[in-house]
Amino acid sequence: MVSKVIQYTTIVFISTVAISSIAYAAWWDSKRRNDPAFRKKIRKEHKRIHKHAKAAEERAKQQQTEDLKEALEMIKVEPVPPTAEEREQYFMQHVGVGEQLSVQGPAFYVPAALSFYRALRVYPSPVELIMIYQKTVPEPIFKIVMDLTSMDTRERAEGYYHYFPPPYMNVEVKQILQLGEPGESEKGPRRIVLVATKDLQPGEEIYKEHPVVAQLDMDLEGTSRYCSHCFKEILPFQSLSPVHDLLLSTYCSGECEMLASTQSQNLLFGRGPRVPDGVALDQKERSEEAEIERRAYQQAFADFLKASNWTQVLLVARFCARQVAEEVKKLEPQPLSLLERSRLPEPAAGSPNYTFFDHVERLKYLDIKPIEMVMLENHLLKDVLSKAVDGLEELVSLDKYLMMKGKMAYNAIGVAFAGGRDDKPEPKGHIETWEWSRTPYGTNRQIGSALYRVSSNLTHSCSPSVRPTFPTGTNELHLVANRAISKGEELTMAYTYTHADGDESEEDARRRRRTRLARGWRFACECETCAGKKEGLPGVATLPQPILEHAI
Ligand SMILES: C[S@@+](CC[C@H](N)C(=O)[O-])C[C@H]1O[C@@H](n2cnc3c(N)ncnc32)[C@H](O)[C@@H]1O
Repeated sequence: MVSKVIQYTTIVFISTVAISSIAYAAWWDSKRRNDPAFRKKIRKEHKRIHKHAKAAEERAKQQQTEDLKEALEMIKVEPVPPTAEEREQYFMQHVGVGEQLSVQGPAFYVPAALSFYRALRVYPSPVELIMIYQKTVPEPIFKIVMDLTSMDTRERAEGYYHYFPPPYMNVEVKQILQLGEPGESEKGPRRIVLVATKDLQPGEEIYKEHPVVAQLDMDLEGTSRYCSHCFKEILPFQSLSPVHDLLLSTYCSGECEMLASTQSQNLLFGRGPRVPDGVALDQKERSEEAEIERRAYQQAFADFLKASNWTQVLLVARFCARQVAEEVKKLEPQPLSLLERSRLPEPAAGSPNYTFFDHVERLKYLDIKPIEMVMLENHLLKDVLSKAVDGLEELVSLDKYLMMKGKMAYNAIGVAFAGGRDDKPEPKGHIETWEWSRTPYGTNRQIGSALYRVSSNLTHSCSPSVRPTFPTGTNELHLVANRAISKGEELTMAYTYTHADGDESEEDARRRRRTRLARGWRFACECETCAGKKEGLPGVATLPQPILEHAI
């Protein structure tokens, strides 16, 4: 009986609901078709719901980003195990935890991704591991790992100028609008400049810095006159010449010899172990024939350098080798104290640990054409690197090589003591293949050239406010104020010899230095002295060299 009543009431209820639903649907459909105001209201309502849903989604996304940022900060301060063995254990442990969490459902995706990210931090080839993750880790978790990676990369890139140059150097990097460019606007091309962070007196030393890489001019390399590492003048009978060095480099002290060897010389021209003993490298043992082959390629490279007298290819080679030394250091069971000291001081306490490449990444570069000679030097360098460690030639694939060489050509500064030397041989070959470095004394008076992290940002002026000096008789650069400089003022150096020589008129000197600037660095000078005198030279930086010569 009870069930019959229920049945009956249920039927009545269902029919009532069904009838009213049908009636409502019919009314709604007719309104929708015939009443434009009603249609508008529905559309508005739809939009409102959509907007709310989107805002909720955005909020959830933002919250996740905030949470990830916080987690990333925490992970970054977690110590990385010091030895290779401990790092391997740490890696295995976190991959294991990540795998376990990833099968527990969406609530565990973030902690799973954090574990995979921890493992990624200590893996020697992160790119390779990311490719493995892509194939094996569930997609939403992989996406979070990638978000963490790009967050870290972005923070390092954007935070760079926050930490660098460090405050004790009394300068900061600013970006200013480039003048004279077509379409000049707030969004136009920008020029990077160095600006004083305090008032400076004439003659005041603003900062000093060691080079990232340095190279003696080739006519001095192997002559025992200057130290191949620090450029110090060597007293007679005091030079150290390593026996197996194919470039015949010489040093002023055992320390310079050791630093040069660990930073680049051994990898490029020596016959010591390719990486220090005790560093486990996943490479097959080298046979004696392989070592003989390695020496033959080193010899070919050294012969080419001596015959060409060029140094920029060596600056690139040394830069690559320093990157290798830096990576090797991470794999060292116990970091060698000398290697430790061979690192440049880092910007400031608490800053991310910037690599050599971070410092060079932001520098502008000249467009180097892959002409025959450039292809040849690239091949010779590739051979030397690949015979040292398999796969190292990737560091100088043609694109990367052209960019790195362009950076050296644009930014290297000439090192000259007390006004420079008179005995530098005339460069050989066509003028277009000559190498230029930035120095107020002229490239023809330098003893070598070097790439500096901060000074690379100095722009040129024909009446410069600062000058690079080398008062310690080494390639340590000390920047000195030529005149009083106010806080906030842009610092400028002369990239070339600016004064009138002998019976040269002021106008001839002006044309000479503008030609030099256009040839060496491919720009038309916009400094105060030149302002208003660059008639008929718009877009000069894009013209090919012969036209450039004619135009100026
Ligand atoms: C070696 S970079 C110096 C770093 C440079 N400040 C930057 O923007 O990256 C040289 C480049 O800076 C610009 N530059 C330097 N001095 C200049 C000047 N006096 N007039 C116009 N452009 C200049 C040119 O674009 C030149 O190619």
